[in-house]
Amino acid sequence: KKRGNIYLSGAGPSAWHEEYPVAKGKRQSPVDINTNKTKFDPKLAADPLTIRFSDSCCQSIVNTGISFQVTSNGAGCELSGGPLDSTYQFAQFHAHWGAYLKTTGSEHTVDGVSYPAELHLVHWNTKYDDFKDAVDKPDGLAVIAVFFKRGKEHPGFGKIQDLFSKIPAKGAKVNIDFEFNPGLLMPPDSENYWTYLGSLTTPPLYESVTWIVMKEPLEVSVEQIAILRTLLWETPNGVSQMYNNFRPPVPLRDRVIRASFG
Ligand SMILES: O=C(O)Cc1ccc(OCc2ccccc2)cc1
Ligand SMILES: [Zn+2]
Repeated sequence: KKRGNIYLSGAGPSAWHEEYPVAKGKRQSPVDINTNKTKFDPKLAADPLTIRFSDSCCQSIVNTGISFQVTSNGAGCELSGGPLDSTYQFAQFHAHWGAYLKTTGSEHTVDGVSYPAELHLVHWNTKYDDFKDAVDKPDGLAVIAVFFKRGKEHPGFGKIQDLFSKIPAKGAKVNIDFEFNPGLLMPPDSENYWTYLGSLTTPPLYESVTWIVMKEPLEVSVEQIAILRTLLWETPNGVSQMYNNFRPPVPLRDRVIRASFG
């Protein structure tokens, strides 16, 4: 059993290209969002992004060994419009975060600035049979990224965090037997976003993601950011607290990040 995890084994993200050459590809993620170089696209406002979530779509939460993951059957949870030419169905959400007393943690950055954590709501293109079929296609996935910032407590996210103690190790999974609408995790204003073509930010790093990065962060309490680190993962020195499970930004290459706002 390979000790450690993809962020801590070897040189971490900077070594992923050895096993996954696409790590140095033309549409990798995350990236820095340089707001001086984004381009307002009125078409994004003309055909607004439609985000639909339901109360009954979140079924279970699992410790994936690199994050928590709330898995959904996607019932009533669909994404369309904006940059998307198809209907995408919600599959799961997870997050990435940093270390105690550090300012890093998010994957995308804005003008070089990190947030303490970043939530990813993963959707797959229903033109394909299922998630597994979609996951490696150029238009296969759409991921909504929501930055977390320290502020007032977010009771909704707290309900999910209350389950962390039940999934102490990689592979541990429990059912979610209460209603949880992932729409609770959208920032107050979800009209303003950036979008660009990118990839999974974890191996196998498939270049299959249309990223939709919300401009407005979601407020959670400083304690809630700390609770993320109470999840556990394997390290070369044994089981310890999970943190710094983020890939730093990679070169934008020949891409323009579009904005839905002027
Ligand atoms: O990069 C992100 O955080 C979005 C993301 C999207 C999908 C994803 O799936 C992992 C996966 C890859 C291949 C097969 C099964 C599952 C992993 C991450
Ligand atoms: Zn992610």
